[in-house]
Amino acid sequence: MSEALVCVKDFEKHAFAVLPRNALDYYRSGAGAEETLVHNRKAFSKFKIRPRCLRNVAKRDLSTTILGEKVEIPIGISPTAMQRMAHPEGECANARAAQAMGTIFTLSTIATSSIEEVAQAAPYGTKWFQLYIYNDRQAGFKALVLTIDTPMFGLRLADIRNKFVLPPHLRFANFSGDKATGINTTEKGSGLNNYVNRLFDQSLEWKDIRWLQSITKLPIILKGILTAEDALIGADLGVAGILVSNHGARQVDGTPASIEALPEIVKAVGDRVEIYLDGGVTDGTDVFKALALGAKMVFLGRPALWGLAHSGEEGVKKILTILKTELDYALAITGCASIKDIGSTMVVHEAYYSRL
Ligand SMILES: Cc1cc2nc3c(=O)[nH]c(=O)nc-3n(C[C@H](O)[C@H](O)[C@H](O)COP(=O)(O)O)c2cc1C
Ligand SMILES: CCCCCCC(=O)C(=O)O
Repeated sequence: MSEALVCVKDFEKHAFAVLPRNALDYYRSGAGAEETLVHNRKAFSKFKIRPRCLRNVAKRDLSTTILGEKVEIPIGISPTAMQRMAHPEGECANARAAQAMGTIFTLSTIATSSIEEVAQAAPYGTKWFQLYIYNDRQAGFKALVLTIDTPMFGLRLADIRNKFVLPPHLRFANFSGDKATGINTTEKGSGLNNYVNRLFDQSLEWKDIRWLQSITKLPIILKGILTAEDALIGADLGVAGILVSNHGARQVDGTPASIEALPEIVKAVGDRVEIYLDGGVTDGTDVFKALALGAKMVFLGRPALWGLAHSGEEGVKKILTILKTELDYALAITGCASIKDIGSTMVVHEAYYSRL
């Protein structure tokens, strides 16, 4: 592929052309018939931007504050498992890119690089650790992102067809024994479903958030909330943040797009906890819309993997730079000099215009 890659879609196309089938299908796919996967992206276009004019945008600032810490852009990296299938430096390259861009990197529990390797690769960047709780309850990052939408692994048909196994030179770097290599199963179907459904704790309940709070002083972010009801329970428990997410449409097909779920959650708890969003973000205008609807920051799953597959750290930096530039254009042209100028009336559902 020789022509210049200038948007996230270009990097996606490149990744589709170069990644081996087992890895590409794992990264790409959503649950079931993948209706929500398509919808996650399409739903952004149901929201329209109402630009304002003549508001002096000569100097612009894309930085914001997350959990009390400055980040240069409101676009971070969501946890995605097994990044060394995309590039030999996997999570380390991704974390270095986030550090270089002044933003947050979230390391998955199911990483193919260890916590120590990532800490060493990006010592100055803000790093969060995503937590899956195993059924035997095991565990220098700044926050814990507890994923609460995965009592079981979603039915991802391509992985089942492929009988997914982790390439034999890779392992889950934060584990030993069967938990590190138990994915290389010869059982029928997807090794992913077999692994998760055997080892993840399906008995987790809200009371377990109290348990987690009792064993860590780190702020806790709940990842995978799609309803006001769950957001309220989380806020009442005193969590620091809520990541509105349908897990990249990978858990159960038929959920709303993350951007559709965002407004009810902001309405329910927006002044009590920080709210973030991931799912389908591929353009700076998506970031703008999510921020106007009440998210403090957005996170990227697949787009960072497409960057990694292209050229490791450089590729992820390119992805983040593209989105940063697109957001900067959106800010300038809508009359916003900074993130806090993105007002809640600047984005409306398209129904607003059919009512006129
Ligand atoms: C390949 C892949 C692996 C993922 N692994 C994890 C994981 O280990 N932990 C987790 O909480 N979420 C995981 N997710 C979900 C992402 O954190 C995120 O919610 C989702 O990818 C956002 O959607 P996007 O890919 O459209 O940006 C994964 C997603 C993908 C695509
Ligand atoms: C073999 C373990 C897979 C863990 C789950 C990773 C994940 O969340 C995903 O969406 O895939």
